[in-house]
Amino acid sequence: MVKGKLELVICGAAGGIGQPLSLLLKQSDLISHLALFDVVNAPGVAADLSHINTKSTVTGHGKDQMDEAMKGAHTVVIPAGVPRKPGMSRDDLFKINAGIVRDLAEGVAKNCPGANVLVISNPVNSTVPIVCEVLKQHGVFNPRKVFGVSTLDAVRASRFSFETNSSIPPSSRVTVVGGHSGTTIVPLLSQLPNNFVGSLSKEELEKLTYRIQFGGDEVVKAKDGAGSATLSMAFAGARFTLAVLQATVGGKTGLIESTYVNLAADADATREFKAKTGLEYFAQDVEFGPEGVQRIVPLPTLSAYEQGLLEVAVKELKVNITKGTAFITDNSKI
Ligand SMILES: NC(=O)c1ccc[n+]([C@@H]2O[C@H](COP(=O)([O-])OP(=O)(O)OC[C@H]3O[C@@H](n4cnc5c(N)ncnc54)[C@H](O)[C@@H]3O)[C@@H](O)[C@H]2O)c1
Ligand SMILES: O=C(O)C[C@H](O)C(=O)O
Repeated sequence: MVKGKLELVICGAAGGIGQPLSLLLKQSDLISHLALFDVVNAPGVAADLSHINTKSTVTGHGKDQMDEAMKGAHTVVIPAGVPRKPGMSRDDLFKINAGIVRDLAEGVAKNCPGANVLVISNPVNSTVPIVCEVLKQHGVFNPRKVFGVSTLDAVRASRFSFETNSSIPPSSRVTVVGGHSGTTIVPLLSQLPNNFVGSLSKEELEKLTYRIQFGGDEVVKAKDGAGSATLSMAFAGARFTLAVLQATVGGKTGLIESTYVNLAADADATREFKAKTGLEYFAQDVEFGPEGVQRIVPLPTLSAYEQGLLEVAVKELKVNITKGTAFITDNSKI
C-alpha cells in the first residue's frame, strides 16, 4: 500500500462511471494516492492511469482487496453497482445494489471510519440511508461526512436552462433539492437570475422541470440497454468530489453544492423542516467545511409550483428512505 497525504478510493473504479471519474480525479493535485477498487479489471485501469504525469500514485485493488484499498482513506467514492436498462426505475436496482453498498459501507467502518463517503450508486435515495445505518451500527456514523451525489441533476438543470434561455450561463449553478429519482428531483429554477422563470410560459416551465427530473431516463433510452449516464456522471461526480476535497483539505471556504444528506448534518438548521416533513434525509444546498458539511443552507422561498413539486417529492422520499433504512435495521448482521 502506497501512502500519501490524501488517499481517495473509488469503489467500482473499472465501471462506466468509475473509469472516467478516475481519469478526472487523477488530474487533481489534492490527491496523493488514488486507490481503484473493483471486483474486476481494477489493476488494468490503475496501470493505465498510473502513466499520467500528475502527482498522485494510482494503485489497483481486486475482488478480495477492499480492506487494503480502503485502509486509512480520507475519502471513498462509490459508483459500484449495476445501472438501469430501459423500462427500469432506479428503485429496481435496489435488490442488487443494496447489498453491494452495504458491504462497502462495512469496509469503510472497518478501514476508514472517519472518511468522507460519496454515494453515486442507485437508488441514491435508499443507498445513502444504507451507508448511514451501517456506520451507525459500528458506532462511527458522522452525518457531516456522508453524501448522496445528486450533482448530475444540477448539471442538467444548468445546461437545460441555458438551452431554454441563453441569458442563463451554462456554468450557472442551480439548486436542486429533494432526492435523486424522477419526481423526488425538485429544481429551484425560481432562484435563477434575470427573471428566468418569469420569461417562461407555464408549459415551458413544466417541460423544463420534467426534463431535469427525467434526464436520466433520456440517457437510458438513448443507450438502449447499454446502461445509463456515465460520462456526464463522471463530470458531475468529479465536480462534487473536488468541492469536498477543496473544502476539507484545500482550505477553500464558501463552496456550495446540492447534495442528499442526513439532516442531522445540521440539526439546528433543519429541525423545523424535519418536524414538518418527517424526513431524515433530503437533498439541499450544503456549504462544505474542514469536517465535510459546514452547514445546510436554509431552503429559499419556493414558488407555488415548486411547493407542489416538493409535496410530491416528500411522499416518495419517505418510501425510499424507509426501504434503505429497513434493509439494515431489519437485517442486522451485527
Ligand atoms: N448518482 C447519480 O447521479 C448516478 C448517475 C449515473 C449512474 N448512477 C449509478 O451508478 C452505478 C454505476 O453505474 P455504471 O454505469 O458505472 O455501472 P457499470 O456496471 O458500468 O460499473 C459498475 C462497476 O461496479 C463494479 N462492482 C460491482 N460490484 C462491486 C463490488 N461489490 N465492489 C466493487 N465494485 C463493484 C462493477 O464491476 C463495475 O465495474 C449504478 O448504480 C447507476 O445507477 C448514479
Ligand atoms: O438514470 C439513471 O439510472 C442513472 C442516474 O441516476 C442518472 O440520473 O443519470
